[in-house]
Amino acid sequence: MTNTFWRYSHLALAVSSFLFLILASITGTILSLEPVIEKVKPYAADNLDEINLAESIPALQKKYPDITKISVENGQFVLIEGTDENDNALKAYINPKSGKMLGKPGNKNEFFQWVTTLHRSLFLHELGRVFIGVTAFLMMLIAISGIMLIIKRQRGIKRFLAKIPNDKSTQYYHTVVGRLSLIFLLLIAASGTLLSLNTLGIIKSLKIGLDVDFDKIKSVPEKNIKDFEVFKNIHYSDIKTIEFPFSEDVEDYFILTLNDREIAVNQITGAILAESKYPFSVLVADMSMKIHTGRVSVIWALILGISSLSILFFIYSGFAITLKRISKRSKNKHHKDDCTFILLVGSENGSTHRYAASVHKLLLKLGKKAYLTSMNNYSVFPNAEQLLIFTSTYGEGEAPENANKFISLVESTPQKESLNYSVLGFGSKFYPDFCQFAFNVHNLLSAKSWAQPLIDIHTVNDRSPQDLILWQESWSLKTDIPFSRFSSSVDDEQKALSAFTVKSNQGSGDTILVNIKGGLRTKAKSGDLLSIYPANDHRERLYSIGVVDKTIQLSVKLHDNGLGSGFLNQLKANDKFQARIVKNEHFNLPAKASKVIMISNGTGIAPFLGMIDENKSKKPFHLYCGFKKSSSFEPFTEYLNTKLNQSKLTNLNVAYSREGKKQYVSHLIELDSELIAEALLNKAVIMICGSLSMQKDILLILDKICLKKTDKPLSFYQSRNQILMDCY
Ligand SMILES: Cc1cc2nc3c(=O)[nH]c(=O)nc-3n(C[C@H](O)[C@H](O)[C@H](O)COP(=O)(O)O)c2cc1C
Repeated sequence: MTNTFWRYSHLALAVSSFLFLILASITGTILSLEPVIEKVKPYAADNLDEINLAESIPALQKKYPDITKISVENGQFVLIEGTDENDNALKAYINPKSGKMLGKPGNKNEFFQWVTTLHRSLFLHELGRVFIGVTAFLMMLIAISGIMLIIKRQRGIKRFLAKIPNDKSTQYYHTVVGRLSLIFLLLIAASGTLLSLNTLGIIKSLKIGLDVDFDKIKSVPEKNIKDFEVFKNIHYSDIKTIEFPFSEDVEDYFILTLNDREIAVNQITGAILAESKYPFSVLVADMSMKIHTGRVSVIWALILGISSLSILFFIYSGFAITLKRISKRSKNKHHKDDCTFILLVGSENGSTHRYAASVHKLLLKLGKKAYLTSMNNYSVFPNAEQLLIFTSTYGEGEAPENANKFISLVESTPQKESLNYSVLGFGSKFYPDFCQFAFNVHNLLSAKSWAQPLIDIHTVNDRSPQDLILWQESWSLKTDIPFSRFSSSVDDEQKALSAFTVKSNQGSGDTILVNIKGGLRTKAKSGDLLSIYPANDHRERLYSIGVVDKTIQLSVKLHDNGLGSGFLNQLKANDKFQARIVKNEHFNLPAKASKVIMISNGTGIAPFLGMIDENKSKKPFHLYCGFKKSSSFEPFTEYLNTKLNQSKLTNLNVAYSREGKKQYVSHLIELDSELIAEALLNKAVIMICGSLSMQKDILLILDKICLKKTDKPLSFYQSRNQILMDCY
């Protein structure tokens, strides 16, 4: 059954019973103290499981000649009744071994009696018992649905106690405390339900009386009580009551009410005259009573008390989680049909929604027509120019609840006009399917002719502000919409620039290769980004870099009137300019990959040049790159041939789109589909760098290869960091 089913059941049950649950929780907690308080009373007898009747009864009879009854209360108090040596009525707690009197029973504590009645029947007699019975039953269902939710969340019963990442959210504490107490709460609720069914007479648990055959009662061989075999084997811990024979007549006998049966014992011979085992229903009712009242032990009573108290925490935190979920339903200022920016959110617990809402607010503040809604409300957006998708991932790489119909909706409802999209995935690397649903969405849209990626998919691990900043910067760059100080959760880093010196700057066709060096403190890795502000204003431009021999290499395509490329193009050797390195850890060379397959087009080759040089251990590195013409590839030929000779590069495949076979790099991938599939199965990493349109083609082909040859979708590998992308 789905998460949604369990979640709604859990919530509906809690809502329908929370007032009674609050009452049951408070009274239950108070009542759990009763056995604890009793335990500290001085008349509790110890080691009842070591004292048998054969040794105890003769000693007691010596001290108290006329005993009528002995009862063991709550498994710890031995109450003797009869008359004492002065013919006075005797009713006292004793030590059953020595016979020493420990105390006299007093009146029951009135407060506990009052709370007990409130707990059992709300002072409403039969009707109250029904209410309490129903509450106990609902609590049982709440506990079961809670356990199911935890099993789903933990991906299986075996991982029930596995670590949960602490994001300090109310949900985290709700789940963690739940894990500790749900089993106990289930026991409390189930035993309470059974007790209610019993008291309401719905379950009948009748004891069958003793059937003594008086004709067969014998008075020989006469034995001393200390030699009664049956008494030797019965300890006080097994006993509820012992009724003593009324007279010395052989037809009067001992009646022992034990935990699991009743027996009649001949007072002269010690023979068992009759035995009646309790039916299962009586044993269950008895066990329920022990479990529910905590009378079995003080530790159990304390566990019950703490568990009862935790119900209050669950009610508080459960409603806080629900309110948070409800509060994320924001109102829109504009109708969806009028909006150019459509923000679609997949969020289960609200954090993704809060971020999307702050982007929405920013867009509205800037006078943009923006519309924010759940991914499940996807429809045709006639005026949309941009689809911004913010989504978390749940389950085993699945959609959050308000996005679970998105994929089928997109399949059935194409947009009428072409639009740009960008996907920002929220997730946690704690889970094996990191942001898998976001990757699914990105791949799905990549395959739609009406959807063009505006920027590459970005992911946010554990709400990392750095990850958010990376997305913001990329998105701002493409839209010219500044993200200044719009969200309290995101620090606007002080962007400290430092000086870089140009070592060389060569042009080849529409591409320039710029080699630069930073200061001593510059730390850069291939795959990181170089950020420049060409006009000394807010406009930032980012370039993927390769690092060879501590020299930073930029490969930049020249655009007519391009702000960044124009600026870099006019730089000459020894010129200095201000820039900064932006860490791009998700696109650095993965240290553990068994094999690396690099796919690029145009200037996307830049980071790979550095990574190939980094391949000191000569792992299999395959490079697939696409260029328009052989002249565009020319500047890299010599370098790559050297790396082939040094075995730092295993294999080089180049496609030219305007020459020879007129191939794209995607064709080369299609041709090597066998190698690609095998590599992925063997935990290789595929890195893609270049244009977003190339990425779109490659993702389609890779998805086909993965499904056909590995039986898994591409997103399976994406979420396991086997597909790394940095496209623009
Ligand atoms: C039960 C559960 C399952 C999750 N499963 C995944 C997962 O498979 N992959 C992932 O990247 N993150 C997973 N996460 C992490 C969430 O996606 C992440 O915390 C996200 O920021 C939550 O966003 P939200 O508050 O908008 O729902 C899971 C979190 C929970 C509580």
